[in-house]
Amino acid sequence: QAGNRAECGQQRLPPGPPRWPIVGNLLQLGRLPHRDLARFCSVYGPLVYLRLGDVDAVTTDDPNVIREILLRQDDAFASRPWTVAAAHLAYGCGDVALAPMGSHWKRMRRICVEHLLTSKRLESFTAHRAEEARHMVRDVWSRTMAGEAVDLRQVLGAFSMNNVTRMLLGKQYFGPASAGRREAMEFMGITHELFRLLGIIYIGDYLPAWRWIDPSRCEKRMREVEKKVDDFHQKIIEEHRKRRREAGVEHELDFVDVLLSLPGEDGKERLDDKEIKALMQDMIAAATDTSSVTNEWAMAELIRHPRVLRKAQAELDAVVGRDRQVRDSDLFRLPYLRCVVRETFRLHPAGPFLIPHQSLRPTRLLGFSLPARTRVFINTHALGRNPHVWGAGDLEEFRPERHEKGRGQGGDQPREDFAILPFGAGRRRCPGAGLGVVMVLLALATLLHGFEWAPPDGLRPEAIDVVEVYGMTMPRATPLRAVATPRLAHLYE
Ligand code: HEM
Repeated sequence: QAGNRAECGQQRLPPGPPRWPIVGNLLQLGRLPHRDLARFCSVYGPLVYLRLGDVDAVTTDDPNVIREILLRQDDAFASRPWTVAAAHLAYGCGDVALAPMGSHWKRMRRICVEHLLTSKRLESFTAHRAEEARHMVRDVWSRTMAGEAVDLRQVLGAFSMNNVTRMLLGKQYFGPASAGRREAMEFMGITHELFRLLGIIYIGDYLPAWRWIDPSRCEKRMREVEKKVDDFHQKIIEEHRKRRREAGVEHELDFVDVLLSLPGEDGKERLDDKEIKALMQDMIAAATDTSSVTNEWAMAELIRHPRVLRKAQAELDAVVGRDRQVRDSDLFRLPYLRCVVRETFRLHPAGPFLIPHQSLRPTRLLGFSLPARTRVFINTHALGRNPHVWGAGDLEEFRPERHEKGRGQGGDQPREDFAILPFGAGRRRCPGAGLGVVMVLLALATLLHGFEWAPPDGLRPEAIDVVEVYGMTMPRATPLRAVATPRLAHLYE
């Protein structure tokens, strides 16, 4: 790194907070680092330099700077940093999401885009999604009949997990044809732990000497999760191989079947098991938590704002009617619900930062010089609260109307895509955005169409809190509970 910095000579780094010897700015990051970095941007400007132990880093919450990084200089900033968590939990950075820029990443990403996430393949799972929506309605209804408040984290988690595992693994983990409740809970638990470990700011990444001491036993935990996850994936691969031997390819093909049939690199007949497991891991991790976290936030905001809830329900009644359930094909005719989702992405992006990017070479940005391997934290949580973009007046207010064309502009910049970045941009943009949006809209539309929603325990709507916890994804600090009352009981039996 010292060599890098010399290459930049005495040229200017972007401004940033004063730093300590050795640790740099590490000790200035608390339990909610996205809020600390947002504070630095409001003090030092749109591009802030930080020294995190041995690592050069910048952060931004400004659409123009983000456009420069993700579009104009995409070729320079499209790599990912090596981290201890990625090495243990993403098959040595051998997946898509955490792989450095290079031929391996290109090949793995192409497999996802060309074989797994094509619109034809997503369409072929429409019937499964409809079945999962019906199953979710019955689940909520039975809890309501039992007089219980509904734990929406559980309900939405099961919906996402089932949709994703049916597409990927050909298994439904919750509900009637479930692969076993114990296995399901274990699987959910591992996925949450994986995300927690991938998200933490681990001191060993910034001060490598600390890695060998591992004071909080973090790396030990990563190794344990690595083993559990690997056993889980290997078992799934073996089950698929057995099924292919016994049934040929007669049955419906899930993602793992597709991966097992693809040729490998350099003339190899098939992909390696390690490559298949890295891809399975990415798809499961990237698709489940992101959509269920988004949905839980959306439901929390809707219950806090009964006016918005009623308006979204009126739109559903007008478009879908009250004699059938919502279908995939309705989702594109619900402009207000789409504004609700956009507003949720603004205030509660699935992750507080995009997955960290890293520069491949020394670069110039806004007239400043950045060394090679500078880590880039794009703060989407702060972008959605940037007063220069959204106006200072009602930033924290959940108001979907601000996304309606020609309304509620506020702020001193015209509204454009870089004002909300739920899926990133440029060559590292989320390849699952289409599927993600469908899963989010379908779950929300189904819950709002089917039930009235109110806070539990006689709370007032505004008493529902919006406190987040930090991680690679950013869920509510406490699971959301709510009281559901059937609106369309004649459809549930
Ligand atoms: C609401 C749902 C989702 C949200 C909010 C979301 C968001 C994101 C974000 C912010 C990134 C990082 C972009 C960057 O670093 O610039 C990302 C990357 C990624 N997402 Fe998603 N995602 C969602 C659903 C999905 C789904 C359903 C899949 C696949 C089944 C998926 C697969 C991926 C992969 C593989 C990457 C890594 C791309 C790369 O590094 O080249 N995501 N996603």
